[in-house]
Amino acid sequence: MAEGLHFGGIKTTRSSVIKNPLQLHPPPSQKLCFSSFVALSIFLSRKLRASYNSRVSKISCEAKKIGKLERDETANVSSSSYGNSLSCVMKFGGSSVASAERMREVADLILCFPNEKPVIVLSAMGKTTNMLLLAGEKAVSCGVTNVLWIEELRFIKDLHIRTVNELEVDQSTIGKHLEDLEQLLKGIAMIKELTPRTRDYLVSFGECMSTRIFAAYLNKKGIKARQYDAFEIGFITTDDFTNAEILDATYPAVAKRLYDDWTSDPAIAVVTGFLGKGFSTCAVTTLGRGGSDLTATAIGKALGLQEIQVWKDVDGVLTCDPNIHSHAQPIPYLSFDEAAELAYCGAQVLHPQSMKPARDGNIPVRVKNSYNRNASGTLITKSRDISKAVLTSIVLKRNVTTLDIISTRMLGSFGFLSKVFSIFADLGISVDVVATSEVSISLTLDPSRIWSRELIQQELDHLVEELEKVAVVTLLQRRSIISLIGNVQKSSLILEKAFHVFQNLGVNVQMISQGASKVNISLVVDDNEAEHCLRSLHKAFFESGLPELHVQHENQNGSPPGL
Ligand SMILES: Nc1ncnc2c1ncn2[C@@H]1O[C@H](COP(=O)(O)OP(=O)(O)O)[C@@H](O)[C@H]1O
Ligand SMILES: N[C@@H](CC(=O)OP(=O)(O)O)C(=O)O
Repeated sequence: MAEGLHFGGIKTTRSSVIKNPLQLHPPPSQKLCFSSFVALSIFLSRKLRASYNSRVSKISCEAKKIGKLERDETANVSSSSYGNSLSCVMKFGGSSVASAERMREVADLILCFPNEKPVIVLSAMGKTTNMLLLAGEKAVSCGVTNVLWIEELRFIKDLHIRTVNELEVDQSTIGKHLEDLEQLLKGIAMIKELTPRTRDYLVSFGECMSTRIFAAYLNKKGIKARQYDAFEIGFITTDDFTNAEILDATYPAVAKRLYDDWTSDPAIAVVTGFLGKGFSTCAVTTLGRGGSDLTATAIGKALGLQEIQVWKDVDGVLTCDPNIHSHAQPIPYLSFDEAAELAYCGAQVLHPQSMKPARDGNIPVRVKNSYNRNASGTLITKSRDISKAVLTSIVLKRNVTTLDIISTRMLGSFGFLSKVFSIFADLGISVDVVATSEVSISLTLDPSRIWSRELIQQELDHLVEELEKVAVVTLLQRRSIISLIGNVQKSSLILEKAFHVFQNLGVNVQMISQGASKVNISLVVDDNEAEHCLRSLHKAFFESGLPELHVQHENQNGSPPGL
């Protein structure tokens, strides 16, 4: 069974649960609205304590009303003074701001657009987030007295102090943060524990420092800039530490704060990417690895800006991961659906949820290379003409676990499927690719909603134990999902070509699934064959002179957009 070929649809479980809607902590700029909201909520909770569900629906209704009022206000805002001058958001990832030299170049790049006053979103410098996580893990077991010797802490301090010195900005810009970081690591060493909540607070130092340094540098150059911590300006999220979701109240709050500040004292906003504030805990949360892309699109939507620019270290979204195959080529145009699918399938280049605000606000996203400004990049819009396109991109997700679950026929087919998925829901485990028949299911487990957390063995054992109550279960590890993103209307052509490649390589495809999104076909192969497969597939689809990638995107007037 495990080696068989399964056909099916893709199912993903990505949901957020609002745990305590009565404890919404307002951003400062919304005190009036939210205090009435909270008062109303408390009143409701007393009156309706017996009925939790009805309480939740009334509160969300009230929140929508508040949101609407604020939205109307911001609608005027973005079409008037604010919108005229602030037309885009520019996000620079860690690779773009990895050093003082890079920060100088980014500042110059911003100055290349003298008519724009962009909102800037920054990630932490270079690999700072990874370093902070490693430092935290080491602190758990190294003992308080050894914290100062943690290599990663020393690296982070050196990098930031060197950057401040080279840019000739005041050391006090980040002095307090470096002290607090040291104290935090000592605290972790003392309690010998690193909870997800502390982890989020720990990594927040990266973005808090990069934005402070950059804003100080812009000011030093005579460009008036103002630094913002996203968690202080209304980025309200669920309390799912390490992978929080942005709540709707964020959009009016952020728009109001940035707008109010801009009108009273215009300055370029430099906002921390990746961070938010949990709505019931009020603690710092993070949006999942790579979450600064999402911060940027959320700001774009909040302010109704004309364009969202995401500046990376590659010439746009590419036909495959350039680290696996050096012949990866930039994709000139993508739809939001294609880009979202690509990200969900594991392409590191974009945060999986970052397309949603852009799609909701219908704001084009441009992916550009801060190391090669003249490259056209990738323009992501609502729709593009894919009638002549076949394949857009190939994405690889490694180290995946697959499960074959065959009913013991204790339950009918309907009962079987619902029982299996309720087990996953109860254990909070996300499912990625699914192929089903009446009495069997093959699926891959998404090892993480965030990319860093592996499903630990204990969790897997427990899952299998529960499933074995209704089924025979075979667990297979070290598998890879190869996702073919493209025009699924041409699935026969894609599959014919792909299977020709697999046959030539002598590779056995273990599962195949076509997503409901109509832009993705996923194939499961052994981990150790996956990279070779990807390279061969890329050669077959993209390196044999096929013209499909260069199909022009058409805007609503039918004319291609200017780049
Ligand atoms: N399909 C792809 N297209 C472009 N880049 C990709 C793709 N798949 C993986 N990558 C990797 O993603 C990196 C860019 O994403 P990321 O590291 O998040 O950038 P940044 O930190 O600048 O925001 C590239 O350097 C590249 O190695
Ligand atoms: N610094 C965070 C957030 C982020 O978006 O980073 P980057 O833009 O460098 O991928 C991370 O490393 O996950």
